[in-house]
Formats: sequence, structure tokens, C-alpha cells
Amino acid sequence: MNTKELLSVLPVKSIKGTLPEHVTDVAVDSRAVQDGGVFVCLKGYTVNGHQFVKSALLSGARVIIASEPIMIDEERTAVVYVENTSKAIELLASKYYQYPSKRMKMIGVTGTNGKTSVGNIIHDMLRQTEEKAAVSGTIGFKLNDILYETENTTTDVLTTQQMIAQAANEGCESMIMEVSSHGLVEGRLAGTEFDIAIFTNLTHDHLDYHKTMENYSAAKGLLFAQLGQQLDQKKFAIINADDPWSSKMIEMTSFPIFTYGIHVKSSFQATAIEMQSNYTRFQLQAPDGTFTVTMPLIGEFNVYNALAAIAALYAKGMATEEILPLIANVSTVKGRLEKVETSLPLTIFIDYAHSPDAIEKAIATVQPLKKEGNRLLFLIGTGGNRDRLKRPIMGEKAAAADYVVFTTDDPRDEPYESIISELSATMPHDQYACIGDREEAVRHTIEQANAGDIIIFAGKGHEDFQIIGNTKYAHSDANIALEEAAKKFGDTTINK
Ligand SMILES: CC(=O)N[C@H]1[C@@H](OP(=O)(O)OP(=O)(O)OC[C@H]2O[C@@H](n3ccc(=O)[nH]c3=O)[C@H](O)[C@@H]2O)O[C@H](CO)[C@@H](O)[C@@H]1O[C@H](C)C(=O)N[C@@H](C)C(=O)N[C@H](CCC(=O)O)C(=O)O
Ligand SMILES: Nc1ncnc2c1ncn2[C@@H]1O[C@H](COP(=O)(O)OP(=O)(O)OP(=O)(O)O)[C@@H](O)[C@H]1O
Repeated sequence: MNTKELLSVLPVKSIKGTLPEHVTDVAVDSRAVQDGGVFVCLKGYTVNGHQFVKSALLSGARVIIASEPIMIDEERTAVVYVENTSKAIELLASKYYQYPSKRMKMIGVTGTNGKTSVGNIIHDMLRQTEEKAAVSGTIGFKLNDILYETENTTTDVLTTQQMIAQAANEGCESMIMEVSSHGLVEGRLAGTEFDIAIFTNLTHDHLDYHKTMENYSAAKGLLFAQLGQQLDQKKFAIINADDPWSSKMIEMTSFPIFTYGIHVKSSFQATAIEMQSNYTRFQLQAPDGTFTVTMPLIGEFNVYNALAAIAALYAKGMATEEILPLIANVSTVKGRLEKVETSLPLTIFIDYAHSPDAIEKAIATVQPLKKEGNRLLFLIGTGGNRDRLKRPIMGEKAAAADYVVFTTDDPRDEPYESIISELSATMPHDQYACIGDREEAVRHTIEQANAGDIIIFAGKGHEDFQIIGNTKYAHSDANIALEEAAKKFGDTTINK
């Protein structure tokens, strides 16, 4: 790209050295710099990117964008000084990738729980219609059925623009993005023009970062503010009317709103909900009529997720009648109350619940499936070095199960003891165990289970690793559970 054109979006303080006519790439990580590229030095939480200029130069950087003095040979590499490099990359990222979000319908999903579920349900329904679509979020970046790994739920601004450009270049008509509150606050969505913004819910999580629920709600609200002010465009907000924070989100935008809910009168309202062990049926009042919806997703929380997804497709221009066969065929989302297929005399679910509300919802969904005389066993862990305030509340919610195993999730540098003692601090009954090592905890859960029992292994969902210290170790709740259960129940026909 022409260097002057790229830099034209920046409020530049000064330039030292001679700018090359063209640059080949833009990078914020010295390890990703291309020969002839630009390296932007970002001050992170852990390290200061200005320290890595040498390594960027070795990889062939021709332009350094910095806010701190850089001592280099300006003959070969120019230094562009700006006030704030984090702000600079917000402007550069979309300029470099040519504002790719304008070429697709962009659907953003925010909320404490349900982002991955709603995003993947919408993506699955669009793919059923043969529409080319991409989805990004906690599970990764899925484009044309290929899944690429990503570091965060909402990736850094440069990766975000690069993914959107890749999706647009490969002919996608739509892209669904999970939008985290961290991503919004840190400008990772700068330059992303959303057409549809969805709010799932707001409950206790991430207060280590946001401190108060007010701050947390303001962060989520940014997605709706980011719909912008060009009111001649066809944009929509889709809001869970049953959530007490819904009015906060509604206040943030002037674009038309579709609400959804079960208890409050909404544009898309579910009534007469019938829950079965492998499907859910409900009556749907939609703006274009009343319909019966049958879907293979279970639990009241999935009724909310389905309503949000139906409303998104409606806002995108489909009639509700056309959407119903799609929701009837939708696949279960990986690691979200996902049943493990096995001939063992146990029902095992793998789930991603790691907030108090998600734990409550997962247990409430599965309890009614239990037969008389059987128990629901619930294993729950939580991450180390993260929101500690939520731990006792998680324990309190987990107590609704008949037997609880408290363990760790990604303990990182935190000792097992503090994690499990805080999780179990509010247990009102004695039917529980505290086992720091997650593998041992999974095996213990199976030891405790009797034929006919139901088990939920929560917190790891789709993840196939555990982070202990700084290392990622391979870990699968399902594989360990099946191996242990096969020993106990003498079953050898494991099919996960
Ligand atoms: C607290 C936080 O948000 N941290 C994010 C941040 O990391 P950081 O500030 O520590 O980065 P850093 O390591 O100090 O690096 C600073 C700069 O130096 C550069 N560098 C670094 C090393 C090197 O050799 N060369 C080099 O150039 C880095 O590329 C970077 O530009 O920038 C990284 C790159 O974008 C993110 O991956 C990282 O997310 C970490 C992994 C994280 O755990 N974040 C959580 C809090 C988060 O964002 N979660 C949300 C919500 C999830 C949910 O809803 O549950 C999410 O969207 O994922
Ligand atoms: N709408 C919902 N309301 C409450 N709980 C939900 C909802 N949808 C899913 N859950 C529960 O929360 C867990 C996480 O769901 P999901 O991954 O869809 O949420 P998320 O917002 O993407 O989470 P994260 O931000 O951690 O990636 C699920 O495994 C399930 O237990």
C-alpha cells in the first residue's frame, strides 16, 4: 500500500527519516512483521511494544510507529511519532484493510452469556440457506467451514480487520462477531460497522476488569452506540426485553429495535414452552404472525438464544416462516450443554458455564431430565487470576445440583487452594468435594456417579486444554470421564 495514503488517517506529530513509497504490511507484534512492513509499538498490560523495535527491524520493518523515542538508523527505517499508538492502530487497521465491514452485513452479539451460542446459531442457519457467512468468537474464526484459532473472543483491532477482509474477499455476505466488553472498551472494534447489534443479557462476570456492573453495562452499551448516527441506513438493535439492563442498551441507539423475551411483551415472544430431553417447542409471536417453533436445542436459555437468532434473520430480511425450518435443523453448539454420545448408563453434558447465571441456567435445564432416584452431579471450576468476587456466587448456584465437585478451570499462577476454597465458601449442604487437580476431579465425579445419573462438566466447553502457570496442557473432560466410566461400568464402546 502507498505509505502516504496509509498514514493520511493519522494525526502525526513528526516523522524522522525517509518514508518508503510503499509498505507491504502492518503489524503490532514484532514476531509478525513482514519485510517492508510497518510495526506499531503498543504499550500492553504485560510488556511495552517499544522494546521490540530491534526484532521488528531484523524482520525488515521499514516504518515504526511510536509514541516514545526510538534510536535507530533512520537511513533505512522511518519513525513516525504519534501521541498514542493504540489510537493510531485503530485508525490504521481499517484503512489498511480498506474498511472491509462495509462490504458485508455485520452482526455483533454482546452480553455476559450466550454470545457464542447466538453467533453460531445464526451462522448455522445462514449456512443452511447456502449463504456464505463467517463467524468469530470464543471458539475461533470460522470461514467457509474452516475454523481458525484466535487468541481472544474479540481479537485485537488489526486481526479483527484482517478477518473481516478475509471473509469479504472470500465472498461472504454476512459475518457474525462475538463482541466482548473488553473488546469494546479497548477499541478492538474500531472501524467495524455493524448493521445488526444483539444484546443477550448482563449478569455478574469480569468485575475484576470493569469493577462495577454500571461500568460493565456501559461497556456493552458501546456496541449499540457504535451502530452510529447515519439513520438513513437499515440497521437494527435486537434486545432481550426480559433482562433488567435492556433499557440501558435501548438508550444507546436511535435505530429501530426488535425486542425478544419470554416474560415481557416483545417483538419476538416465546410462550407455551415445552421442554423435552432432546428438543424444545414453543409458540412464537413474531411481527409477521404466530408460529410453532420446534428446535433441537434444550433449555430456557436456548429459547432466548433462538429468539435472538430468529430476530436477527428477520431484521436481515427473511420472513419468520422461512426461518422456522432453519431453526428446526440447527446443530448443537460445541461445548454448550453438549451431550456426549455414549452407551454408558450415564448422561454426560459438556458445558461452558463459568458465570453464576450460566451455572444456574445449565442446572435448571438439566434437573427436570433426571429420573426419580437419580442424581445430578455438577463439576465446576473457575479461572485463576480473574474475577474472584463471582466465585462464592458460582458456588451458591452450583449447590442446586445434588453433588458438586469444585475444581479449577485454567488456574494460571493461582494456587488451587484459594480457587476452590472461595468457590465452596457458601455451600449450604455437604454433598460436595474440593479437588484442585481437574483430571482427578473428573475421575472423582465418575466414581461418585451411579447408573442413571446425569453429570455436567462445566467451564471448559469446547476447550481441549488447561492453562497451568503459563503452559497450555492438553485436557478433555469428556475423554477422562469416558475412560474412567468405561472402567467403572465395564463399557468398552466409547464413542464421544
Ligand atoms: C488484559 C488484556 O486484555 N490483554 C490483552 C492484551 O495483552 P497485553 O496488553 O498483555 O499485551 P502484551 O503482551 O503486553 O503486548 C504488548 C504489545 O507488545 C507486542 N509484542 C509482545 C511481545 C513480543 O515479542 N513482541 C511484540 O511486539 C504485542 O504484540 C503487543 O502489541 O493484548 C493481547 C493481544 O491483543 C490480548 O491477547 C490480551 O488478551 C489476554 C490474552 C486476555 O486474557 N484478555 C481477556 C481479559 C479478554 O480480553 N477477554 C475478553 C472477554 C472474553 C469473555 O467474554 O469471556 C476477550 O475478548 O477475549
Ligand atoms: N442466553 C443465555 N443465558 C444464560 N446462560 C446461557 C445462555 N446461553 C448459554 N448459556 C450458558 O452459558 C454458557 C456459555 O455460553 P456461550 O458460550 O454461548 O456464552 P458466551 O457469552 O459466548 O460466553 P464467553 O463470553 O465466556 O465466551 C453455556 O455453556 C451455557 O451454560
